[in-house]
Amino acid sequence: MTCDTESVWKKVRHGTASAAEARADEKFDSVDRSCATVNPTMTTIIDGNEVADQIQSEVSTCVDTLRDDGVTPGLATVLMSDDGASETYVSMKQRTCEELGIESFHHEIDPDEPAEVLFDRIDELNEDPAVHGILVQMPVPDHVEKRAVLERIDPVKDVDGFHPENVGKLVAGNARYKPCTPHGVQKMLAAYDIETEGRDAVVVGRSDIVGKPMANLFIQRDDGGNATTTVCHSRTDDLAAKTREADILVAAAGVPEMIDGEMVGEGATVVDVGINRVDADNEKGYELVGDVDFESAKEKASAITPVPGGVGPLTIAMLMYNTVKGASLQSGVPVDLP
Ligand SMILES: NC(=O)C1=CN([C@@H]2O[C@H](COP(=O)(O)OP(=O)(O)OC[C@H]3O[C@@H](n4cnc5c(N)ncnc54)[C@H](OP(=O)(O)O)[C@@H]3O)[C@@H](O)[C@H]2O)C=CC1
Ligand SMILES: Nc1nc(=O)c2c([nH]1)NC[C@@H]1CN(c3ccc(C(=O)N[C@@H](CCC(=O)O)C(=O)O)cc3)C=[N+]21
Repeated sequence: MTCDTESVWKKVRHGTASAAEARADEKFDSVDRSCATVNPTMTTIIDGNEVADQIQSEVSTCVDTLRDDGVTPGLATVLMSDDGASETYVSMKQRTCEELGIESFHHEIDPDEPAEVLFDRIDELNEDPAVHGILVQMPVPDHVEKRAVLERIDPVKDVDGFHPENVGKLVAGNARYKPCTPHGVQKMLAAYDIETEGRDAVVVGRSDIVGKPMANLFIQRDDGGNATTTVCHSRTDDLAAKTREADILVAAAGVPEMIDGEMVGEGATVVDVGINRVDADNEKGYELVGDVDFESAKEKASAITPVPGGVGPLTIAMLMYNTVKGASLQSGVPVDLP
């Protein structure tokens, strides 16, 4: 079956028409709404692993450039937690480092130790010339002040981009390290030719690591920015009314499957940042679900990211990207990052 909607929604995906324009399109109203339900394949399922692989292969070329000049990029990860999910993420980061030829230095600190032990370790890593990037896995224990941890890291080695100096540079439009998850979302949209300029972006969540930097990137006068951006949170009144208006909807609330099809406008791009472990009757005893109810949202969306295999792999790819950028900045050896 051929479907005229394809061309309309392709325009939406590529940003040459907004979802509202497509909805108003006469052809869509008369022919294609039925088409949309009959032909669910028109929704693009964004493949985060594929985009991450592409970025990592480009980052790997930059690693070779640095190594040719005698510089081996190094990333230090610090884990002060017994949480299983955190352990998984940190080991994924180490594995990707290995694949790309980035040296990884892993440090574990007992979560019962006083904050000073972590601060001392950060001080050592700040001084270590083999370490170009430092990542302290969040969350840290309650007795350790998160803000103090972020401020302790040398901003030039802060590959998460969470230090206030780096936040300031990002907001000012002069980013040093773009935070990995929102930067990954930008790269993912670009890879699928999904335009942000002039479109309505709605971000659900205002955390320092995802929601706020995502909104900041969307409003920059830059590629991947120039979107009109709304930031929602737990005090937002009538959330569904806001999310339905989105051309690009980013869910980062940490609430399993809270965004369902009813909250998604026809033709929107839905980016699910959420990674939630929920109990399941399988070997692991849990499964991963996003903040989006994938099945119902997919019926409305023109493009959607899955969990797993969506934003997560991009977060790791952009951490590698920032580590290589750090190695280049600290060594003075130029690299051609994508
Ligand atoms: N894919 C990836 O690479 C990554 C995934 N994540 C995942 O993304 C999710 C969000 O993480 P993070 O930003 O650190 O989470 P936080 O818990 O720090 O922030 C959650 C945000 O969502 C808002 N929120 C919570 N409940 C609701 C609700 N019912 N309606 C509207 N807004 C709500 C909160 O509002 P308020 O401020 O008012 O409390 C807060 O701003 C988690 O599932 C996390 O695991 C995180 C990092 C990377
Ligand atoms: N300082 C700091 N920086 C972070 O970037 C940071 C952090 N702390 N704390 C926790 C969150 C979470 N996070 C993820 C990264 C990759 C996946 C990822 O690759 N997920 C895979 C699946 C993983 C699995 O199987 O469990 C996927 O979505 O396909 C998920 C989550 C980084 N975070």
